[in-house]
Amino acid sequence: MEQRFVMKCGGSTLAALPDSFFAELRDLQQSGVRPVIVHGGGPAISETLAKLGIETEFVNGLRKTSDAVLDVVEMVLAGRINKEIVRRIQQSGARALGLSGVDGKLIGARPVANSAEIGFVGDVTDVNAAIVEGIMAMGYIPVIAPIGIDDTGQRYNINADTAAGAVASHLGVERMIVVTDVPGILKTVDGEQRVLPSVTVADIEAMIENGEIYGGMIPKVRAAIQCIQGRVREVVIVKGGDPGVLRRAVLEGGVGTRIVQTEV
Ligand SMILES: Nc1ncnc2c1ncn2[C@@H]1O[C@H](COP(=O)(O)OP(=O)(O)O)[C@@H](O)[C@H]1O
Ligand SMILES: CC(=O)N[C@@H](CCC(=O)OP(=O)(O)O)C(=O)O
Repeated sequence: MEQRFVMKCGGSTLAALPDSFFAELRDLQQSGVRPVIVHGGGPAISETLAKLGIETEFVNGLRKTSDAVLDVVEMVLAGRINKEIVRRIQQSGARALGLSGVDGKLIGARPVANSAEIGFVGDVTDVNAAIVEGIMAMGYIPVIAPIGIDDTGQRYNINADTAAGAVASHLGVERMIVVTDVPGILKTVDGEQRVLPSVTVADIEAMIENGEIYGGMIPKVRAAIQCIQGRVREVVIVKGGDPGVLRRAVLEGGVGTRIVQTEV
């Protein structure tokens, strides 16, 4: 079976991704690997909200999303950021097609449990895998903005790590690659900060408990745990700007932090 992977590109690193990153993506696609991209854009959303004078606040890593904030989230993610990624992929010589989870009801969503407190933030209920597979079959790289929709037509802001994990699970891809601004999960050992080559679910739970994993890393590892409890074999967290990182993560290994069911 052909190799497919979902790649989550975090807003922390998008602007800094070099052309060589997109060239690697193109080369992988030309070698027969099928990538699917789900992207974030948290910093760009915050920047636009600030310009518009709309206050923004995070509760446990999720943005409080009023109707006014939701308009900006959709404008920035499904508009500016999504098209920027599509353009960069196209400039590399590969083909890309951008859409948000609203298009074709690609990402079904429902309000999160604490929606009374944080507003229109969604959990994923369903992913229309046939659309993603159809786009790949046409030779395009799907580029997905993490907005969800329910049966009434209500939109939801979905954390990009959560959305990427759900897309990976529903497609049943072999691997999810999380591209961010750190070279993996870091841990201080003997006073020195190191990248952990691999971690299990038990390691992660312990590191969240003792505060070694915090902030933006928490939704990544939570999404990873959900994924590997299904058909996804491994999740790899890598830094976007490092040369050769994508090729190594997909084809060779030995880069970033691998999150696996049990230590191998
Ligand atoms: N143990 C850890 N190892 C590495 N990074 C961590 C860890 N715990 C928390 N972090 C934080 O997670 C951040 C990545 O998450 P985030 O800023 O949300 O990125 P993105 O925009 O790519 O989703 C890192 O920059 C770092 O500050
Ligand atoms: C509910 C929620 O918090 N949604 C995120 C969606 C973007 C995102 O997750 O972007 P990064 O991957 O760059 O963090 C937000 O509004 O910022």
